[in-house]
Amino acid sequence: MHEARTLAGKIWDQHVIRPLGGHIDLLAIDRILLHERTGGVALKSLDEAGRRVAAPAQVFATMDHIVDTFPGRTDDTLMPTGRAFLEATRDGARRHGITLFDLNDPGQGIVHVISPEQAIVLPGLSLVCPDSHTCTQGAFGALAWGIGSTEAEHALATMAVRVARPLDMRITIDGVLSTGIGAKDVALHIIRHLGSGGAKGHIIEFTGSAVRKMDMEARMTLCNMATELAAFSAIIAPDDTSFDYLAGRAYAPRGALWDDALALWRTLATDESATFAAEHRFDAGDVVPMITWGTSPQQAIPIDTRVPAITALGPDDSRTAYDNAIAYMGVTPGSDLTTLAIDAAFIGSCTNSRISDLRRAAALLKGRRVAVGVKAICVPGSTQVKRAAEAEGLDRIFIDAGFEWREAGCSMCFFAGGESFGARQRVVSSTNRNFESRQGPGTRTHIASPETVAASAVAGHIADPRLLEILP
Ligand SMILES: CC(C)[C@H](C(=O)O)[C@@H](O)C(=O)O
Ligand code: SF4
Repeated sequence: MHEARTLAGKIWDQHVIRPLGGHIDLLAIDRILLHERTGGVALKSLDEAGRRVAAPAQVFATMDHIVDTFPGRTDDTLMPTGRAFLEATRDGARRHGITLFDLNDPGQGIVHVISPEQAIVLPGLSLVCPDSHTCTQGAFGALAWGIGSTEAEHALATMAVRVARPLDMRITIDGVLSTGIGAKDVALHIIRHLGSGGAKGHIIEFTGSAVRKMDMEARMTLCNMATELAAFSAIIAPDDTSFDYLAGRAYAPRGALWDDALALWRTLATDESATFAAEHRFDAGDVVPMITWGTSPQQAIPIDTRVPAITALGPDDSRTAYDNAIAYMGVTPGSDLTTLAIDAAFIGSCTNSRISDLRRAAALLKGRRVAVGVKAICVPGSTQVKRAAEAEGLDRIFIDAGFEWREAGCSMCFFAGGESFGARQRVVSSTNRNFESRQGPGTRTHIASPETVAASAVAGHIADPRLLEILP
């Protein structure tokens, strides 16, 4: 009789080439994803070391981080040295025979958005990318995690990485989400409770009836935010929702191969008696629209409550971190965030830029206008998402409401040395990080769901999307 194991543990064991002592294993890698910010660097140093990419058919690259998102974009970037990253990635991809989704390729987009939409990630695979939100792809039951550029160079040359085995954590979310509450709110609710270091060294398996009910896009949003808990990664056992999503996509197996894959994928689950190093439970019914008031994702509150006083510090908050966050964000302890006027609204990023995110925001924006003085931007996560949105008229809804409608990419999720919202500008953003200057020097970021971003854009102040009907 085998010892009961977790899903992550099983996939891990299947990929061990050799234990290296301690908790370190040499793991076989099935897919490597690259983007021009870190991938270009890895390819360049690989060349300088005279090494070759071992399995180019299993490596995919895209342009997302530095490429600009203005309509009619070219290789020119707002970041002064940006073009060199694009060129290094393009040259490296060509030299090594790697599939590249370049600027005008219909497959281009944010790396964690395009991989699932083309079924590059599949259940049971190991996948790495030199990017911290690679855990997004664990939503498909893959072992997917972020690595550094140097490790990526090694992975490209060997299809293997040395990695310390993470501990297992299970987060069970049962119950039913209220209308208008989504995976982003759930993620912020969890981070608020566990703290931004709450899953350090762990791979989180998300499970429970609320997770099973989520579509793949919501599951990706949930897994994406595991980085903000400092997790090694996140994973969700694949089920019919996952298989239906993957079927027929560009790199999904076909015919008899699909049937074989499916039979294997159906075995990918945690054994009933497996144990986890840590366990947490949440009730979906407790989740309301969440928004961050500070400079860490754990500094999140239900939108209908007040900025906490110093006496209500979160798990990883020090007095200094609290004071700095209050000062940087220009908020007052005990105040109601929904009284704060905003300067900008941003919908995009690997957290919330998929078609369902855009649909939910558009449903609130339809027939409404962004408040005067608010700069509102929507950046689809991929060219495919953008085209799908245009085919169903979502672009018109965004544009008619006063949003800019951009090309796909990371855009203002982070400040790539070019476009910025400006110092002390208050932004409600569907992204995942809110540390100081994340969206540009001095910019104040409030993270929330796409619905909350849309409602706030219309109201001109931070707004609870449940109350949109009664706003002036
Ligand atoms: C630039 C890249 C390495 C970085 C990451 O790893 O996460 C970026 O995607 C981010 O979100 O900060
Ligand atoms: S969208 Fe933002 S968080 Fe996601 S990969 Fe790009 S920069 Fe990182």
